Amino acid sequence: MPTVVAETARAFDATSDAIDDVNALKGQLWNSNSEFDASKDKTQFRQYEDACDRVKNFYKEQHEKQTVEFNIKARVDYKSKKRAHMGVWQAMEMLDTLVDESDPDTELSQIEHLLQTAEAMRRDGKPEWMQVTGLVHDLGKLLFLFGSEGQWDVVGDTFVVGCKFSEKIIYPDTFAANPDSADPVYSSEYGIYQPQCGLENVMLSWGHDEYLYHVLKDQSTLPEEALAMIRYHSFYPWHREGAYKHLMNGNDFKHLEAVKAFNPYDLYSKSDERCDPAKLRPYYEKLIARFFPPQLDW
Ligand SMILES: O[C@H]1[C@H](O)[C@@H](O)[C@H](O)[C@@H](O)[C@H]1O
Ligand SMILES: [Fe+2]
Ligand SMILES: [Fe+2]
Repeated sequence: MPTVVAETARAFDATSDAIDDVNALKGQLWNSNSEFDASKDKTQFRQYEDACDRVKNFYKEQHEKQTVEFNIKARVDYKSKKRAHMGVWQAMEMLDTLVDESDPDTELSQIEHLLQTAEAMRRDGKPEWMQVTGLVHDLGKLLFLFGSEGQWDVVGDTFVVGCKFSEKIIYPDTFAANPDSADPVYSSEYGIYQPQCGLENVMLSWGHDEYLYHVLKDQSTLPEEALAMIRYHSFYPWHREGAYKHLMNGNDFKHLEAVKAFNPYDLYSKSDERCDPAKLRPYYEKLIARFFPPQLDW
């Protein structure tokens, strides 16, 4: 073997040994960690008035910057770029470095949040397609590693842009600083939309939901309900607060049921016992193989 190749091969072996060591250590940590807050009841989640400055500052910035103009640009950018080519588990590992600034309820890594969501569904006997939807639902946060402007265009609750900002969105006063609030069309009840036009025809603020929906709609065999769960899971003003009825069509009422069924697993599993990715991986790799190709374009 030529020396350069032999050296590279040795370096590669050494690196993968080191990765195995780190994973083994992580496994021990996960096994020994039992400080989860099982006592947290449902009223203690999403307490935005009492949230820390990190969360408040996040939404202040997001609500100022998510304009129609930005949203059109983000969609053009999405279509004109190739970001990565990799499998689902690899994407989960890649996302693991992100700590979500918008989330008042967990500081766990994203891989753990994804596993907690899927595991809670599995415990309740939910179908495989739903478990795998829980497993991938936040992978859109990879946008943050693919050149987003910040976290404000990746995470957090979503809302409609192009018409009046709903009072049902958290921190509604912060929209005063969004230039669209001063636009006569964008600030009107229907804005650029028609009554009952259907949510698929409105622009939801750009972020991980919309991005992942576009990535998966042509690269998975997930059913329509699963794609709705992904696309609308952060749309709390709609699925929790009942806003935007005037833009919904018949299909959206069906989707609303699906998203409502998904939500408790996403939200309340945040206080569940921690998950060990290495232990759970074989089970989920099997599910992944049923619904996704080995590698996807992200
Ligand atoms: O802070 C969270 C987090 O970013 C979630 O991934 C998102 O789905 C929620 O809507 C949001 O409240
Ligand atoms: Fe999310
Ligand atoms: Fe989530």
